[in-house]
Amino acid sequence: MGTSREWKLMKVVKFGGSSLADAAHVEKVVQIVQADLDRKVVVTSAPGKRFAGDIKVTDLLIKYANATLTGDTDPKYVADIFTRYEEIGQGFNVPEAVLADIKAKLESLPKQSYPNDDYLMAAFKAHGERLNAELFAACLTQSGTKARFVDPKEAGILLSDDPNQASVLEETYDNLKKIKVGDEKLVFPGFFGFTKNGYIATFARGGSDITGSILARGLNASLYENFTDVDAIFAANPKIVDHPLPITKMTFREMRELSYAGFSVFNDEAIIPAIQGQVPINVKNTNNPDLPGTLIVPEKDVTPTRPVTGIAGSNRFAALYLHRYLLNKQVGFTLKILNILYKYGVSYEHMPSGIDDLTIIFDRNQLDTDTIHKMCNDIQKTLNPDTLEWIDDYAIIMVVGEGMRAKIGTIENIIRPLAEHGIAVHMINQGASRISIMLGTRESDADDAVKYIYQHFFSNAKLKV
Ligand SMILES: Nc1ncnc2c1ncn2[C@@H]1O[C@H](COP(=O)(O)OP(=O)(O)O)[C@@H](O)[C@H]1O
Ligand SMILES: N[C@@H](CC(=O)OP(=O)(O)O)C(=O)O
Repeated sequence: MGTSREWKLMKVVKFGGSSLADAAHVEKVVQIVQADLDRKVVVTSAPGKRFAGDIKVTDLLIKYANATLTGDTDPKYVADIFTRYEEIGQGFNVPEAVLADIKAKLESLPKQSYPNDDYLMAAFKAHGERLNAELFAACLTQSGTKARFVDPKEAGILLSDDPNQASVLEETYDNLKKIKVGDEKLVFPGFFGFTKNGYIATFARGGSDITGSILARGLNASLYENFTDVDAIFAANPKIVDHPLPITKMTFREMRELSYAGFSVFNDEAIIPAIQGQVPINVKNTNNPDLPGTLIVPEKDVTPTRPVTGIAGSNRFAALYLHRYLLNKQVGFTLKILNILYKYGVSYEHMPSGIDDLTIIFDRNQLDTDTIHKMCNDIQKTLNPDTLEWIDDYAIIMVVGEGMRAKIGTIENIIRPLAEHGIAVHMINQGASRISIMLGTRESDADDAVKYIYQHFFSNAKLKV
């Protein structure tokens, strides 16, 4: 409590929704913030799930936004959201006015004007973190620690004009330089910022991690602590593998590849500002804060001890397979495909190719059935491939490790356990990144593929059945 000694280093500390789900968790968070004077800047998510099957406040806000868009004015939407904040606020005896203000802000959301429905959705969602940051600042104050809520508008967190998938604009970092970190704790809401036109925009889901990373870079932090509900980042998702090995240290780029391919514990885009600022990240458990957690650092600070650091799997992909003889001789084939993707506003993730074959892998979240249909028709008409197959049932497995570069035969060791268990591999991609191998499998095989590869590289592991 208080500031009996001067703070030395500056740490940005982000707490995920699971760490702020109710008053009991918020109490732990207050203690964590108070336990280290260097924890100067706090980033909050919206209250998350309290138990399996619970609904995150962000999802309640999405329901509220959708109801508003259909003209449904049932007060239950506000009531369901407000009770989450009320329970936390009452646990800390925050002044009535703080809770009344939260309720008023929730009620006024439908009355504001928005340029379009997408911006309305962004503004509703962002209030999960905004209101939680205001409330958390009040909880800290009630607990005897000076704290101030910082509005991302005041801080100059500027985002692109993509209301629900925004990216940070470079000017943000100049704006953040002007922020003075003094005696009081600064509490920032995660997940959102403002466009140059002054409208709220959010990052993609899970984006509070990105805000923490932006602040860590912009405020020149010595460490970015990311508190969640697991003791460490594990070598495989603990929902797939029983008691996976914790990773004590890993590199920025290992984390980037693993979070991209399914390690949801840390948002995949969030690594980038931390790399740009060379700020190490420490993922820790709010419920076990004395454990060391996982440290994510520059390459030069890690000496790999094993070939594989982690194995991730994700089902969020779909693929388009094209076959045409003499594809290798066709000038402009890929260009024509890219033009069609551009026409439909679709980006692709990977494009592995063979002499007569091409597979294009997409993030399925950006595609609806109508777009897929039109895009495939266009490709068929324009390029006339011998085979065109849309594969909706597509998963990517990523096996990642800095240690792979020095080890011969890793591919064989990845493929063998899959072959032994009859799992078909549709694609292997090792080309560009020398620290990862990517495999394409059917969705239904993805979890098993992760398990068997894990078992092979981390022997004696118990497997969940
Ligand atoms: N390799 C992994 N190591 C640790 N956790 C993982 C991994 N892969 C997926 N997870 C999941 O990530 C969850 C934490 O992320 P998230 O739910 O976004 O937390 P928060 O609400 O704290 O932001 C864990 O509970 C775990 O189920
Ligand atoms: N609350 C937002 C943003 C976020 O980052 O949340 P969390 O830290 O709980 O993953 C979401 O649910 O997407």
